[in-house]
Amino acid sequence: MTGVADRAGGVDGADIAARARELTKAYGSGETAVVALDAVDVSIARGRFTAVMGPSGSGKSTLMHCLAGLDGVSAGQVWLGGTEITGLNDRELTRLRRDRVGFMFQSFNLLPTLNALENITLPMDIAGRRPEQAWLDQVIDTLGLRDRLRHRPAQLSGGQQQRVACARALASRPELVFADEPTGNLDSRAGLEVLGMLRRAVDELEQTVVMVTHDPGAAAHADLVLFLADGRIVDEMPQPTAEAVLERMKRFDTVRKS
Ligand SMILES: Nc1ncnc2c1ncn2[C@@H]1O[C@H](COP(=O)(O)OP(=O)(O)OP(=O)(O)O)[C@@H](O)[C@H]1O
Repeated sequence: MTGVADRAGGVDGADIAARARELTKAYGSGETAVVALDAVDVSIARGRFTAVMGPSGSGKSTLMHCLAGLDGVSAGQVWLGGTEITGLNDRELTRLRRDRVGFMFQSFNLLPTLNALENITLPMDIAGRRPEQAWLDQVIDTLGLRDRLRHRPAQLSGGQQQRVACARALASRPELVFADEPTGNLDSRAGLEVLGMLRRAVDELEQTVVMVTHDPGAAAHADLVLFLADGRIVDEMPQPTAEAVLERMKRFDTVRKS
């Protein structure tokens, strides 16, 4: 059988946007220790849209945070592109993230004192980079934010804040975008817009997207779904459909109830 780990080992390094080897992450110690990730081997293909699914507490967010270098690991190695990030100091890591990675989190992390446009361009401002205006306009218009650019987060709905966070993640055209439940707070139309935007980032701009989601419909927009359970990758599904993903997720429920 060709497992996830074998596939990971067999993929050409140049085609890998992020990789983990024997990645273990434990929280706490002693009797209360929780192993959130248990020796995970995974490769995220460059220029692809990968969704990560699994029951609550299975380690999805932890995997994303470790792959993005936002969280330290307990054991194992992580690479972003060809760079091993588990060996970097904080300064090197911050710079690498800033240059290569865009983030969308459930809690949008928007700065309350900045308006929408300033929030969108903040990562680039910090990096001393100018936004590419045509792309920025495209992102703003696709996400329907044109008439909200001067509003502060408190003056925006939850869905609009989510779209600002999406625009911020895509604005600098990072190689790699990590999205944690990017459609969680959106109505279905806004959710579809965000997913469409992520899809275009992959298809038209050769970006790489990794998205954690609970929604089989959202996962169906991806090229590949990785399934996590108890801190391990237990399955994967190329070219997913919402129905097939839902069926796979139901099997987790069955195992748990039995
Ligand atoms: N900072 C932390 N301290 C202690 N335990 C943590 C911490 N963060 C996560 N955990 C634990 O690690 C495990 C994996 O958590 P994680 O958030 O990665 O799961 P998840 O699959 O993203 O869950 P959900 O779908 O509910 O968001 C859980 O058991 C969780 O309680």
